[in-house]
Amino acid sequence: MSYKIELAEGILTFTIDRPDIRNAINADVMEGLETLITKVHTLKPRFVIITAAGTQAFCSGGDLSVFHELKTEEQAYPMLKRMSDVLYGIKTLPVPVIALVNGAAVGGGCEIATACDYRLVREHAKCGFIQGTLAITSGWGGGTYLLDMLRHDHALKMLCDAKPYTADELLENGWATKIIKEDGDVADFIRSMKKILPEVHQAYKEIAIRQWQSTNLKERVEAEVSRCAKLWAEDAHHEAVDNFLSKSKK
Ligand SMILES: CC[C@@H](C(=O)O)C(=O)SCCNC(=O)CCNC(=O)[C@H](O)C(C)(C)COP(=O)(O)OP(=O)(O)OC[C@H]1O[C@@H](n2cnc3c(N)ncnc32)[C@H](O)[C@@H]1OP(=O)(O)O
Repeated sequence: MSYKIELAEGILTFTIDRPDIRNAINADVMEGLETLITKVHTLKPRFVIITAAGTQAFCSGGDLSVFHELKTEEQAYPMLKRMSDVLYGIKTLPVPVIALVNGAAVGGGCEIATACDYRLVREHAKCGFIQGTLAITSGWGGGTYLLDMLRHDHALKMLCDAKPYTADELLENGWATKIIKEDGDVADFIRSMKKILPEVHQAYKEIAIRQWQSTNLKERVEAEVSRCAKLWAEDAHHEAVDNFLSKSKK
């Protein structure tokens, strides 16, 4: 199994468990995240945490060793669309969702964390929308979420820099909610959130969801997915991925 789902003390935790490949997303993890969404609606936990195994990576994005088989726009689109639906499902969950960013979050990994309500970032973790280095944009909705979330110049810079940022830089540009220096910092954050009634937190989340619906967030994500699928089919993308995969074999 490439993931774990555990419920303890009202917190439903999803852990991506593929540390050897830096917790890259394959079809199994996608299915796991779909299961998580269903479980949140049935179990109604107080909080959801999304994290990953080990300390090296939160998530390195799509598993390029698998997704590199997708060559055309028509082949890439269903994978991008499925994962964008997963991230939209996570973003619009009725309870607070916390990304516990235990290590590097790049590409689609950064998109997953961006879809969450809060990002608790370990001080050594570097995170970035590095998709530009692969001649594509974000394709799971994360670019749209980032542009909604951060100050416009900060968001556009982060997308176009296409490089990992340090935890301090992420706090400064508004992406990180809090830098985690020790385990107790996570417990402190949860404790501070428990000071208000769950119903109050959920009511604020309802306000946010209504706002996203009224600004056609789903349609805007769909446009991001379609555009990325077109770029995916270009030679520049396939060459960049060949390059990444052949480097790692050396
Ligand atoms: C598909 C959707 C799209 C989106 O919409 O956003 C994407 O997500 S595009 C994918 C973007 N991801 C990448 O380009 C991968 C970038 N990876 C890295 O930059 C680094 O691996 C890391 C995450 C910063 C970690 O660095 P480090 O700790 O030094 O590990 P290695 O680089 O040595 O990796 C170990 C091992 O894992 C393999 N690996 C890493 N990421 C992926 C990946 N996304 N897909 C497939 N394989 C990956 C890497 O090749 C190494 O393999 P071996 O050499 O065989 O051990």
